[in-house]
Amino acid sequence: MGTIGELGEFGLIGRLTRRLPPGPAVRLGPGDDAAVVAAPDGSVVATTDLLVEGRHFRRDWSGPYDIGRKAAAQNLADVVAMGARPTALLIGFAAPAGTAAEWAERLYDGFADECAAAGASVAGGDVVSAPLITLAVTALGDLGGAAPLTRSGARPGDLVAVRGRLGFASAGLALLTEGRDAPEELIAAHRRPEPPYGAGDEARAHGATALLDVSDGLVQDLGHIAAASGVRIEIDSAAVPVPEALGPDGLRHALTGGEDHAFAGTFPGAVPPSWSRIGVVTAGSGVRVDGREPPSGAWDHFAR
Ligand SMILES: Nc1ncnc2c1ncn2[C@@H]1O[C@H](COP(=O)(O)OP(=O)(O)O)[C@@H](O)[C@H]1O
Ligand SMILES: Cc1ncc(C[n+]2csc(CCOP(=O)(O)OP(=O)(O)O)c2C)c(N)n1
Ligand SMILES: [Mg+2]
Ligand SMILES: [Mg+2]
Ligand SMILES: [Mg+2]
Repeated sequence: MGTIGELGEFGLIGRLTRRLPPGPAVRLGPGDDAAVVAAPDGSVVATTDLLVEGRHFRRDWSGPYDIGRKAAAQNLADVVAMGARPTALLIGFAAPAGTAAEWAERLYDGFADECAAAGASVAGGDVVSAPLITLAVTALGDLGGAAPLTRSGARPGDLVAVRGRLGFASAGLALLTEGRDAPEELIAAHRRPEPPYGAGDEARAHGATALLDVSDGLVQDLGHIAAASGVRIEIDSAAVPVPEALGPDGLRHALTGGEDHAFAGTFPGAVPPSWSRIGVVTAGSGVRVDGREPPSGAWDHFAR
């Protein structure tokens, strides 16, 4: 039957979730940035992203405070990507017994500060010992009675727009990997994303038809909107914001680099102020950049 490595990240998710029966309280199940679960007086948005030492961060590249902020941000961004307001985080924290207590405390300062930036707080968690530091974070959110902004509502004629940085974390990671002297701005972006948490409200106020956070790479993540909505997304590379600071490979980083947790959405009319319009939705399937097959290179946990 082969290995999960042969299936790849999304092949594996497909094989696993196919085995799950629908739940009576699950209004929106696997497939979007977060689930929506019925609650006595409305619903709760819920999402979980796991971070593992050596895969998502290295302790020689990032300090505990930034790792806490990053782990929180990655999860809070998935709540905002549903058009919801983050409310609470639950944190599973696994670490070797030899970890300095102060390291763990600084990690939690990072969690607390990132939650505060998004209007949420930490509601609980769990601790276990493990050979590698592992952070299993669950974020909850509130839709305030509104419908979620899913990945499946994009329609031909909509405009595609992004809010937040693209390519920064990827450029910073490349520099760290190569061991080169790097601009502090890019290294800082790898260590700590800064998702623009107001983007969910902005998108909703402008009638967004689809929304997600860019965690694996713009092209790959827009591919999820294209697939879920049954449309094609056409990107104009000249419209993608690529600041000089990203260096000579800037466009590649912006198109394929993840972990900045920018927000990408589709809009039936004008895009919100401070968003960049980067393309259009058409009939068809997949993502095109300047009319061509886009560059590959987005993140897949099992493809490397
Ligand atoms: N192990 C799993 N079991 C069930 N559902 C999963 C699992 N892993 C991922 N999913 C679901 O697949 C979808 C895509 O996950 P993912 O790519 O991690 O989303 P995101 O990039 O927004 O964090 C999500 O709806 C998520 O809940
Ligand atoms: C040490 C190290 N190596 C590689 C990376 C790059 N990296 C790790 S996970 C990831 C993609 C996003 O993480 P994922 O767990 O897929 O989050 P999700 O898409 O589920 O939100 C990237 C680009 C990193 N951040 N740190
Ligand atoms: Mg997401
Ligand atoms: Mg995830
Ligand atoms: Mg995520």
